[in-house]
Amino acid sequence: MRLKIESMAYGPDAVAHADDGRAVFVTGAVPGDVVEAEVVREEKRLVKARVTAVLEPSPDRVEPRCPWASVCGGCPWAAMDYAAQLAAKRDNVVQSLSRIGHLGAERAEALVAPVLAPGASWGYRNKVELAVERRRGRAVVGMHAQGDSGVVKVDRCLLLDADHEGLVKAVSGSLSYLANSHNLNVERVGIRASRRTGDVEVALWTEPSPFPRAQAAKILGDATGASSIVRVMTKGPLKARKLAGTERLDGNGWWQERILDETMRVSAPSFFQVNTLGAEQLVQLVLEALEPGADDAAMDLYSGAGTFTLPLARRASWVDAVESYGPAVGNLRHNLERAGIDNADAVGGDAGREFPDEGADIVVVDPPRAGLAPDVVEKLSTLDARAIAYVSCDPATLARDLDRFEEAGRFSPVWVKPVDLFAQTFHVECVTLLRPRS
Ligand SMILES: C[S@@+](CC[C@H](N)C(=O)[O-])C[C@H]1O[C@@H](n2cnc3c(N)ncnc32)[C@H](O)[C@@H]1O
Repeated sequence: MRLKIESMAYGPDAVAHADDGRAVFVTGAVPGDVVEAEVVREEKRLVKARVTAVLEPSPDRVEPRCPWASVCGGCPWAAMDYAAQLAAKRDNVVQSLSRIGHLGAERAEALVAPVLAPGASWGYRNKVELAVERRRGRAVVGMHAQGDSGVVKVDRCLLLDADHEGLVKAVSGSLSYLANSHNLNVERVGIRASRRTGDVEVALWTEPSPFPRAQAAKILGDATGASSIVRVMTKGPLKARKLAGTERLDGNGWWQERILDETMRVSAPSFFQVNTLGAEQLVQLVLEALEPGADDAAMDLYSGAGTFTLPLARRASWVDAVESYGPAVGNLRHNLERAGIDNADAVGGDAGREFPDEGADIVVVDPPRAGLAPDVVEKLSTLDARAIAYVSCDPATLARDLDRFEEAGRFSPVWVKPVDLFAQTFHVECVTLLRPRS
């Protein structure tokens, strides 16, 4: 079918409309393109299609910098000019707030700022994850292919900091070699690399089965010069994998990054923003939103290893931080102690169940993609706080939660500032300032 592409979905695909009015989600297209596309799947209300020929290229179509962009699933928006990516991300945030958040188009337009782009649109990541697949008895280590169709072998990932691009080849070569003589059972590999601290960590995610520890440490160590090589063991069904333990194979057993003036230690299974400059921008926006003062009590829910806890503790009188993931709580406690900060309490547990009783003047929340649990919105809505900074990585759940805040009747959004931490992809981070209704 011939299609004129209209916009980008909140996902890898572009959107057009078929002659019968159905939305068509098109892989490989850019808004403004006229394309010939073949149908991949048809449903009652939508069609999935794939570009077979670009008949008239959009002015926003570019040649992706990465030679694997058309097959690798890591950069689904790489054929789109970067300014157009930023505009499309803002549109997606506005649409979510308007439709899911029930704020209406006019209010959503007024709330959402242009997308901030801290740093370069390639080479911005401090972390990549490699997938592992067994093919005809051999281990293939690479990136997830487009449409989750297996693994693509790549020599480097251009999203990774340029000084560390070569790590991808070094790790995949080492693991393929090791897999010839050992049953590794490696499911995926995390590589974290910091230009600022020089730390490089290779984390092998495996089942808790017999493992050639010494050989893996030696071969990976020689090939990568990593400062830390660890094995993260998980068990249970694929979708609900549980951490069974982490073991140090060589080096430190942890990785460090510097954010603004703080050095953050992070263990392999703990969350840490993959874009260091982007994380700094988030901290600055949270501080701008909350304006912490020396007499303020602060709350940091979903605190991770302390990206917001440390800067808040430097400025406020007290911070209650809550984080449910054990390894991240350990990192947070270490980071606070190393920084000499004693005016923060790191509580391990669910943000709703461990919701601090004392209340707070200022609050930051940074939940995972699922957003805030309803009980957390309820509890926040009883607070006598002057500002809440909501850091979100999913515009849809952000919009849902803003709707819940509106319903609770105490806090309303004042501004929403999207930040691009994930160039070449559809993902977008947002910092939202909520204040009590006047
Ligand atoms: C998006 S990360 C943010 C971490 C941190 N603020 C940062 O910037 O690095 C979300 C964090 O919430 C934690 N988390 C997930 N569910 C939680 C819950 N129910 N209660 C508390 N923390 C939770 C995760 O382990 C993760 O560390």
